Amino acid sequence: MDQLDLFGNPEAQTKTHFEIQNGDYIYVPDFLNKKKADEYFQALLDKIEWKQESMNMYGRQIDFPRLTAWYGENDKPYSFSGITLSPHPWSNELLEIKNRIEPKSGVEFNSVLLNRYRDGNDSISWHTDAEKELGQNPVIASVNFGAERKFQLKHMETGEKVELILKHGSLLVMKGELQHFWKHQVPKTKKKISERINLTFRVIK
Ligand SMILES: O=C(O)CCC(=O)C(=O)O
Ligand SMILES: [Fe+2]
Repeated sequence: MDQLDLFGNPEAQTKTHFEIQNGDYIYVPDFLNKKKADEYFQALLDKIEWKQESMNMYGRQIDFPRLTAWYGENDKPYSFSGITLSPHPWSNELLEIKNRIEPKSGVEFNSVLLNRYRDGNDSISWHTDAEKELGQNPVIASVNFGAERKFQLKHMETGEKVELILKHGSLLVMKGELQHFWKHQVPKTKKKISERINLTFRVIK
């Protein structure tokens, strides 16, 4: 449905709020102007303490296909995919971005997970962001820098798919029941592409 709107409806350019079955999301392609987005991208590449995390699978350590970092004010450790992260304190850039996205998201975030996809071989596979610490109907705000990547949603009962291309400087807010009914992923691509950084702001209870 949203795909049809994008091509058939002249208002599509200004439409930012999308209601799908069992969830809704906001997508603002030009949330940050190019100059600001470039500045943040460079600062995040240079200053974030990126880590190669790995996970134990059948007795072997397997590297995640991306670099990660965890920042925020909450010192409760956060667990996902079998690893536990303790947050670094907010950096100036992260606080600035957080302040810019909160009015549009309608919540105050206390942490952010950062993912760095070095090339098309890096990815994140089907999952939900529905960990216990995030509570019922979590609001997750995702900010994107660098290379454009496909972001896919799949309804867990009907199999329906929605696909977005997340642009440099864009904001995606996932909300409502979405995390309880839809999985999402950023698939690998064979295209020769440069780096991408994604920030997902969250509220840890
Ligand atoms: O890179 C993205 O756009 C998504 C990242 C994500 O789903 C996550 O960190 O949970
Ligand atoms: Fe996610």
